[in-house]
Amino acid sequence: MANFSTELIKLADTIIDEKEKSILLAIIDLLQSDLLSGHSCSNLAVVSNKLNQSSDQIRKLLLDSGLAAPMNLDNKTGGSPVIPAKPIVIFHNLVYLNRYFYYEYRVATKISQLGKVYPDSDKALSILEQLGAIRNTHKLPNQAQFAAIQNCISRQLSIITGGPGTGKTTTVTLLLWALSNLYYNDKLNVKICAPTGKAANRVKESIMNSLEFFKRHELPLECDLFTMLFANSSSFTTIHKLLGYRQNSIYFRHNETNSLDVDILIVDESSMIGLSLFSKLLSAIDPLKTRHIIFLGDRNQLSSVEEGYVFASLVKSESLCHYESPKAKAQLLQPELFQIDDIASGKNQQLVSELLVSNRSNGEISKLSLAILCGNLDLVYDLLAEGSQTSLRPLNMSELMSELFKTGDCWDRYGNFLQENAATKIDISEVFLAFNQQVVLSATNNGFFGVNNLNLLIEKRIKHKLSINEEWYTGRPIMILSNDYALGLFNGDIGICQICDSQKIVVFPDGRSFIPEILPRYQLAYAITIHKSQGSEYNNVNIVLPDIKQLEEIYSRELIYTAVTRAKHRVTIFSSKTNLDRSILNQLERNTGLQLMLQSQI
Ligand SMILES: Nc1ncnc2c1ncn2[C@@H]1O[C@H](COP(=O)(O)OP(=O)(O)OP(=O)(O)O)[C@@H](O)[C@H]1O
Repeated sequence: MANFSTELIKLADTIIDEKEKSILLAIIDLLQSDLLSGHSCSNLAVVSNKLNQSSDQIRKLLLDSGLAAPMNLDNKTGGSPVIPAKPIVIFHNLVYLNRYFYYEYRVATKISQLGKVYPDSDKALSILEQLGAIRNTHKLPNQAQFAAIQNCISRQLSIITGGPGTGKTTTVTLLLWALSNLYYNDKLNVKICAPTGKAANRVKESIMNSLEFFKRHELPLECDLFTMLFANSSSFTTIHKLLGYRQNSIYFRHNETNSLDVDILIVDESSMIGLSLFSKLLSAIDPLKTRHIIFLGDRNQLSSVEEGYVFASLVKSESLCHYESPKAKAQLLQPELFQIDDIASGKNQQLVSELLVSNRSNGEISKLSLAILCGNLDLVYDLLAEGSQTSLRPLNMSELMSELFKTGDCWDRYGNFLQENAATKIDISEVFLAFNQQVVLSATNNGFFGVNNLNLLIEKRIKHKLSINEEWYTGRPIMILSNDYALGLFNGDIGICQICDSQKIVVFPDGRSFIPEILPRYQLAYAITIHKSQGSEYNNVNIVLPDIKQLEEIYSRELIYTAVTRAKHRVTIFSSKTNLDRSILNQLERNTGLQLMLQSQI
C-alpha cells in the first residue's frame, strides 16, 4: 500500500493548479486512512463531505487529473469488462486504489464462476434420506443443520454461518460423511483450512470431538474419509500453507494458472480472512476441478485485521436473519419458545445457511452475546447483574488483579500448577491445557490497561509465586507477532517455554520447539488483544475496555461480541458503562463494492 500512495503522491505532485493538487493529495490521504481502517475503498460522498466539495466536483477532479478512471460493470463490450490501467478506479460512488478494486472484482467473478448448482441425483437423495432417518432417531442433525447439509451438497460454493456452539463443525462433519458417500468411488482429496495455525488446529480438534460425539450417541456414520483425513498431516492446514507461500513474496505457488488439486475444500474462521488472501484463495480454485467449497464462520465477529469485508458481504448478499426485526429478536433471545423449524434458515440450494441456536449449556453467555447482537442495552445489563457466568466490574486495576489471582482460580491456578510441577519434567501438553483455561483480553496493546502492561503485571505475580527472577521459566507463554515463513511460525501462534536440562526452548502446540533467540517478534501472552483472540476459546475470559480517547472509534458491537463469545464458562467485563454502551451501540460497516459487484451478474 505504501508504494501505491507514494507513486500516487508523485503523480499528484505533477498537477500544476495548486488548489487541485492540494485536494488530490487530501483525497489520497483519505484513501490511505480508509485502507488502514480496514475499508477496501472510500465513499465518494464521505470524501466530498470531508473536503467541502460536491461529489461531482471530486469525481471530475479525479477523472480530469488522469489519475482515475470510471469502472462500469454493465459495459461489457465482448467478454468481461476491463479494469482501467489507472491508479484510482471509481465504481458507483466508491473510490478504490486499483489493486483493491481488482481484488474485490476477482472475488465477485470467482464467486459467480463457482455458482454451480448440482441436480439432485438418486444417490444424493438416498444419502439425505439416510441422514433424515438418523435425524428421526437421534434428533441430530437438527432442522437447520440438515438444511445446511442439503444446501452444501447441492451447491459448488456454500456458506455456513453461526455463532459459537451453533453446530457448524457438527454440520460439516456430517456433511463430510455425506460427501464421502456421495462420491464413494472417487478418492476424495479433502482439505480443511483456516487463516491461522491455531484455528486450523482447533477445527481439527472440533471435528475429532464431533466424531466422538457421534460415537457416543451411536450414530451410524463410520467412513474411511475420516481415517484418511487424520492420517494425512496436510489435511488440516493454514490457508497460507495450502496456497504454498513463498518467502519474501506476496504471491503464492497456487494461483489461477496453477490451481489447487482439491475436490472438497472447507475454510473455517472465514470472517478473519482479509480481502487479498480471500481473492488469492478463490483464484487458486479451478471451478472444473473442485466440487465443493464451503466457507464457515460467524458473520457477527470482527472482520479481518486487514482490509476487506468479504465474508460479511457474502453473507449479507443473501442474508436471512435480520437481528433488528422484532421477531428475530424474540427468537434469538428465547429460542426455546420457538420451534427449531421456525428458526431454520436453510432452504434447498441457498448460498448461505445460518445456524442460530446454540447447543452449549452456558445459556447465560449465549444470551448475553445475543442481547449484544440485538443492541438491547437493558437486557445486557440485566444479564450482567444477575448472571453467575457473566458479570460487569468497574475498570480498576486492583479489582482486576484480585479477580485474576483469586485463590485457586484463573492465573492463580496456573501459577499453582507451575509451582506444583516445578520439580518434575512436566508434559508440555498439560501446561498448554492449564494455560488455555483462561485469558485476559484488552482492546489495545498500549496504556495502563493495555496488553503490554497487563502482561508485565501478571507475569510479576506469577514469578513472585514461583519465587524466580529469571526471564524464562517453564510455563512462560509468548505470542508470535509476525510471520516467519522459514520457521513456519505465524502471527498469533502461541508457544510456551519449557526448561529442559537448563536449556530454554519454546514449544508450540504442534510439538515443534525453538530456542527463543531465533523466534520472530513476540510478546507475553497472559493478556492478548481482542483482535488476536479470534478463533480461540477459553473457559474463563476477562475483558478489559480501557478508557482511552483514541479507542472510542474501535469500540464496536463486533468487538465486544467477539470478546464475549470467546468464553465457554465465565466472562467478566471490566469497563465503564460509557465504553460498554459505546461498544454495543456502535455497529461497524466497512466500505466495499462487493455486494454491488455480486448483483451485477459479472
Ligand atoms: N443438533 C445438535 N443437538 C445436540 N447437540 C449438538 C447439536 N449440534 C451440535 N451439538 C453439540 O454442540 C456443541 C457445539 O457444536 P459445534 O462444535 O459443532 O459448534 P460450532 O458452531 O462449530 O462451535 P465453535 O464455533 O465454537 O467451533 C458440541 O458439543 C456438539 O456436540
